[in-house]
Amino acid sequence: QYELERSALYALKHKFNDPFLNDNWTGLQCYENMAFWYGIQCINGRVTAILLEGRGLSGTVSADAFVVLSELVTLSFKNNSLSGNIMDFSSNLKLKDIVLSKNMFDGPIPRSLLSLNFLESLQLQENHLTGTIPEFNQSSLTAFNVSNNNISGPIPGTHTLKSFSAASFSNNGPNMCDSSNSGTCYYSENDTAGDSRKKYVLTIFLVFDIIGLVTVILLLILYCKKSRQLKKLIERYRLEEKDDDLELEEGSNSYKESKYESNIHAEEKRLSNANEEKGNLIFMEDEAGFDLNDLLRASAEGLGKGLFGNTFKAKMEGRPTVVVKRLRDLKPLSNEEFTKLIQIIADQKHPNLLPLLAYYYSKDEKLFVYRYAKNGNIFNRLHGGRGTRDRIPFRWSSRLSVARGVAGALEYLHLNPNASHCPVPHGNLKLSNILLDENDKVLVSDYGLTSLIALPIAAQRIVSFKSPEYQNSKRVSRKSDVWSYGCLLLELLTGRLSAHSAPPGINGVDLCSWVHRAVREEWTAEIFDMEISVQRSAAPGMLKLLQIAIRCCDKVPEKRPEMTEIVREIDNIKAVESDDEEELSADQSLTDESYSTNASSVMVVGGGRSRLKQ
Ligand SMILES: Nc1ncnc2c1ncn2[C@@H]1O[C@H](COP(=O)(O)OP(=O)(O)OP(=O)(O)O)[C@@H](O)[C@H]1O
Repeated sequence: QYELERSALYALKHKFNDPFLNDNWTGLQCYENMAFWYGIQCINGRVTAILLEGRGLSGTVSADAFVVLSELVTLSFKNNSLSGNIMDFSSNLKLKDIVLSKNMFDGPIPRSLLSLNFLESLQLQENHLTGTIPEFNQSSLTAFNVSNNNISGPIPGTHTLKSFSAASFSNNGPNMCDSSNSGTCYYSENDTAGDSRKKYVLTIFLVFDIIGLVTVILLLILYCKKSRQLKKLIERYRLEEKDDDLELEEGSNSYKESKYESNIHAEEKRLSNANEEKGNLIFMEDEAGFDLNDLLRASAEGLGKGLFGNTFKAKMEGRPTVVVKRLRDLKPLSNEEFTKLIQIIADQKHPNLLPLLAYYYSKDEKLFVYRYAKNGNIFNRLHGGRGTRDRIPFRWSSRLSVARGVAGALEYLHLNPNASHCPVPHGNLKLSNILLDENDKVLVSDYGLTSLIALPIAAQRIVSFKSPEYQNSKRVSRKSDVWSYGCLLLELLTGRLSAHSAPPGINGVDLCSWVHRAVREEWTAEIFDMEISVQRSAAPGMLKLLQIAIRCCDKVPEKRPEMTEIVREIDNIKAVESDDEEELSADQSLTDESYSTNASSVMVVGGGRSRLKQ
C-alpha cells in the first residue's frame, strides 16, 4: 500500500510539475507518524492529509488520482489554478475536509461525495462548477460552500442543506438564490429521493421490529420450558448424590482424600493466579529513580507499534523519562519461566546495550521499561527528512561510530557466558533498534527478546529468520546476527532501504544481492550514499567497511566472520574529521577513478571471482 500511495503522489507531482515539489517530493514520504514531504501528513505510514494551498499549481488532476489514498482525511488545494472535473472520492471514505475553493474546476459536483459519511467540510466556492447540487444529507456536514459557481437550483430541501445560510449558495446559476435579496434561496419543495429513502428505511425498521418481537416471545417460552426441566434435573441429581455419599462413608475413604487433594491444588492455583493478576514492577537497577506509582501517573506518548507490542514514552514529573514496551504474542510462559528469561536479558551489561530498567509481570500485562534514548533511532537518522531543508547530513564519522558501537555490543552478546542460555543473542538487529542517547552514544535495544516470542510469529517477522540459513535449514544462530549486521552495514553505506528491516508496508532492496551485482558490474561509485561519497578522504574506510559487510552477508554461515574479528577490523578504520567545504562539494563526488587513487588494496569478493576496482 505504501508503494501504491507513493506512486499516486508521484503521479500528482508529475502532473503539477512544480519545481519546489519536484525537488522536495523524493525519498520516503512517511515513516509511522512522520511525514517527510511538503504538504503531506501521515499516520502509521499512511498519507492522511494533502495540504497544497496557494502554490500556483495548475493542470487537470485525474479523476482517480486519490483512489489508493484510502486513509485520506483532509485534502486542500485552495487558491491554485487547477482545472477539469472534480475528482472521484468514492474510495476515500475517511475524508472529512475537502477544500477546492478558488480554482478553475468545472463540470458537476460528483454524487460520489454523498457516500462520504464523515464529511465535515466541503468548500467548492469560486470555481466554474455547473449542474445541480446533489442531495447532501450527512449529519456530519457542518461547513458547506458552493457560492460563486454556475450551479443551477433549486437546492435540494434536505435537512443538512437547509441548515446553511444563503451565503453558501450565492452567486450561482438560475433558480438558486435571489441575487437582489441575498436572504432568499429556492429549495425543491419535496425531497422525493430523501422521502422515498426514509419510507424504505421505516418499512425495514417495522419488519425488523415484528421479527424481533416474535423472536423474544419464542425465546421466553423456550426459557420457561428449559428452566422447569433444569429444576427437575437438579432435584434428581441431589437425591443421587446423597445416596453416593452414604455408600462411600460405608466403604473406603479414598474419594474424600482425592477430593481434599484436588481442593489444595485448586487453592494453590487460585493463589498463584491472584498473585499473577496483581503484578509487580521489578527493578533491575538499584537507582531507577521512580516507582510504580510514578509510572502509573506518567503522561504517555505512543512511539510506535513494533514486533513485540506497542511502545510508549512515559514522562514523569521530576523523574527520568522512560520507554515502556507492552509485550504481546509471547510464548505461553509461567511467571517463573518469564523471570528466568528476563534475568538473562538483564545480566547483559555493555556500554552499547540499552539496559533493561524494570519489568512488570501480571496475568494480563507484561511490560518492559527502558531509559528513553533522546536522539532517536538510526533508521530515522539515515532515511528521515531526505530532500528537505531540515535534513542534517549523516556523515561518515557518525556512521562509522554506529558500525563500531553495534559491533561491540554484538561481540559482547556473542561472547557473554550467559549467551549459552539464549538461542539467538540478539535476533532482531535492524536500524530502528539502534538508538542514540543525548550524547549520541550508540545503544542497541531489543536484544534477547526473540526468546520470549512464539516461533511462528518470530519466523514471520524477526530479522534473523529472514537469513539464508533459515530459508534453507530452518535454523538460526549467532551467524544469523552476523548476517543481519552485514545488511545493517550495507544500509548505512548505501543509504538505501533494506528489504530485511524495512517497516511493514515499505518495500526495501535486498541489499546483499544488490551490492554483489554492483561490485560484479563495476559501478562501485553508485554504491555509496551521496552524503558520504562526497567525503573523498573517507573513501578507503568506506571500502573497508563495504568489504566487511559483504563477508558478513555470505550465504554460507560458516564463511561469515566472527564479531570479534569484525570489531578488530573496524577499529582500524579511520574516521575522517575534516568536513571542509571543498571536500564536500557535490561536483567533486567520487567516481570509480577517484576510488582507484584513494585505495590501496584489491577487494576480492565471492571466493575471488569478482573484484571491486580500487
Ligand atoms: N528506549 C527508547 N528510546 C527512544 N526510542 C525508542 C526506545 N525504544 C524504542 N524506541 C522507538 O520506538 C519506536 C517503536 O519501537 P519498537 O521497538 O516497539 O518497534 P520497532 O523497533 O520499530 O520494531 P521491533 O519491535 O521489530 O523492534 C521505534 O521508532 C523505536 O526506535
